[in-house]
Amino acid sequence: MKEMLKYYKPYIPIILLIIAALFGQAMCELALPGYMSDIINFGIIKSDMSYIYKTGAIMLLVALAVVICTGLAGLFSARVAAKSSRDIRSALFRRVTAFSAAELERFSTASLITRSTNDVQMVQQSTVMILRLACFAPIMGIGAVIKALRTSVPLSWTIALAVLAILLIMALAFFLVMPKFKVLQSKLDRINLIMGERLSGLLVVRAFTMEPYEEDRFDEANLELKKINIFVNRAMSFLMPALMLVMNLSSILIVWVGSKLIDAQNLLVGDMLAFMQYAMQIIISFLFITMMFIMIPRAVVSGQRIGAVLKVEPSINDAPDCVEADSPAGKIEFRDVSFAYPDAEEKTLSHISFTANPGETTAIIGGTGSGKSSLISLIPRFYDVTEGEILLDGTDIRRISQKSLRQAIGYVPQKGMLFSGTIASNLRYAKEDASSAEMRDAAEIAQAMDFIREKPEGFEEPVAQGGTTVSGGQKQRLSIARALLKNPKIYLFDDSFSALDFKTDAALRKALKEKVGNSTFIIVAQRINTIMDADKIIVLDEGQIAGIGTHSQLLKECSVYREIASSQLSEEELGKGGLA
Ligand SMILES: Nc1ncnc2c1ncn2[C@@H]1O[C@H](COP(=O)(O)OP(=O)(O)OP(=O)(O)O)[C@@H](O)[C@H]1O
Repeated sequence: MKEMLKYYKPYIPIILLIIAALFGQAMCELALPGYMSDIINFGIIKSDMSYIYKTGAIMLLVALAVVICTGLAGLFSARVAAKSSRDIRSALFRRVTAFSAAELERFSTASLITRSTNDVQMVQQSTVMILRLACFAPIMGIGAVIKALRTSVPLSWTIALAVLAILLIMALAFFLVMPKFKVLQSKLDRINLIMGERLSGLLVVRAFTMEPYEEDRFDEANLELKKINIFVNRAMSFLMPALMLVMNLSSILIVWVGSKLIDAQNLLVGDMLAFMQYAMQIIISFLFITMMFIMIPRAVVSGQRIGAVLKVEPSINDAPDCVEADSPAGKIEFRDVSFAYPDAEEKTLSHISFTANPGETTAIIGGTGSGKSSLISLIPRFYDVTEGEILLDGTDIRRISQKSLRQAIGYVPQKGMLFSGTIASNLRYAKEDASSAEMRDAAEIAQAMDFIREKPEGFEEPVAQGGTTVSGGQKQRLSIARALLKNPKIYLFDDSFSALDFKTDAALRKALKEKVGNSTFIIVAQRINTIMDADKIIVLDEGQIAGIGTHSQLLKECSVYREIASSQLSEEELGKGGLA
């Protein structure tokens, strides 16, 4: 909760204003029954019209003050709640964006979305309530008790009785409903999870005609949420009538006891009516206080869920003495690198050592799951090495600022990722102020210009969320063009040519060599054709290096490579490589 409280600090002056307004509201409300009692006792009973007018006018002014104070308190508390929620949402977004892959895996995406939306909204609603009631209810409650006791001591037991009844009812509601609030939020997580997963995998669901199964799964989660919601709402809808009953019964009790006191000339009629209003004010204050006891734990549940995210420090940070990698040459060196995913028992990569030089292409090949993508993801520090070190121009990348390290890298992920917008907006993701000529050049090298030209709107062609309106190969080419626009020193291609036909693959590699040939290229590939011209090929097998060399060297010396090659190349091609 401490994480959350700091978001309210900037608003302390406004909170103080709210407290002042609420104090004014409570004082004015407490004064009203006294004036009413005076009007009855000294105006109506004594038929003194000028007293009635005078006191009535004062009452009107006091009532006006109540309206002003209530309005101000409402306005300010809504402002504080909305602004603090905005700050919390921004902090959540910033924190989640700074998370490394390891932290992201700890929270599900669905849960992060619920926490940033529903939980923040919950906290916002509770903030308004708490800001308004936490001050107002105690001031009004204590003030009304003092005033009621001053008006009539013999009647005071009726209030005690009513308060006791209210506390009992609220305690019952508290114990019945509270545990459900926690479950409610986690059920919402589940709904978001199923919804998100199904929507992104809709085509697979359809292809396997699993709609009924998915509907059942969703219905199950939905039904659970409905059950809890109904339970909570039932309990809450029972609460209001029960409380109204207590209030009405206590009014009757006051009239009954009060009339006997009036009869015995121990109480004035006006005082009895004023007492009744004080009793209502006391009961309402207790009602507010107990309502807060219900609201606060609910807000605490949401606050804790938000705090749990804010509390997590990203595991990959800039070292305090980090240096900037300004205009690096681009030499990447792995020195005895081993890597295990967080919480994984076994290492994914063991004792990897190699150097990737500028102006050279270093290719990584190996069977599925051999650790190729893991290896490449260590270079931009998506994960940190577990043992050993990776050097950029001789400096450990953990000592280079993440920004300048990533600035030096053009990363093209295995799954081309585009954002909603246009082709141009996606390319400019790499360089905000890229000119049309620069974009054309990059698209030309990435072999994307042909299909962009065919689009009715060219670079301004809309791209749907996730790039669903372009083909897999086009997505890969646009991802490559995006990386090219950045003009980095190091290119990391994680199986980025897999969706390209052989001709485009070859043309792209040729253009890359011609235009940006002095950069460092690290290419992960499944296809031998893509990498057989590479200056250095690293063969990975179960996270270990099975061989390093050129195509022809590896054909002779590395059995794993030979196996991959012979499954993909013809005898003639193998012969050319020097095997036959
Ligand atoms: N985020 C992760 N957490 C835990 N283990 C992972 C994670 N990502 C990958 N792995 C495991 O690490 C191993 C290597 O995976 P990696 O994706 O690097 O292989 P790859 O050689 O790129 O495979 P492919 O060619 O199929 O893409 C696999 O056994 C995989 O299950």
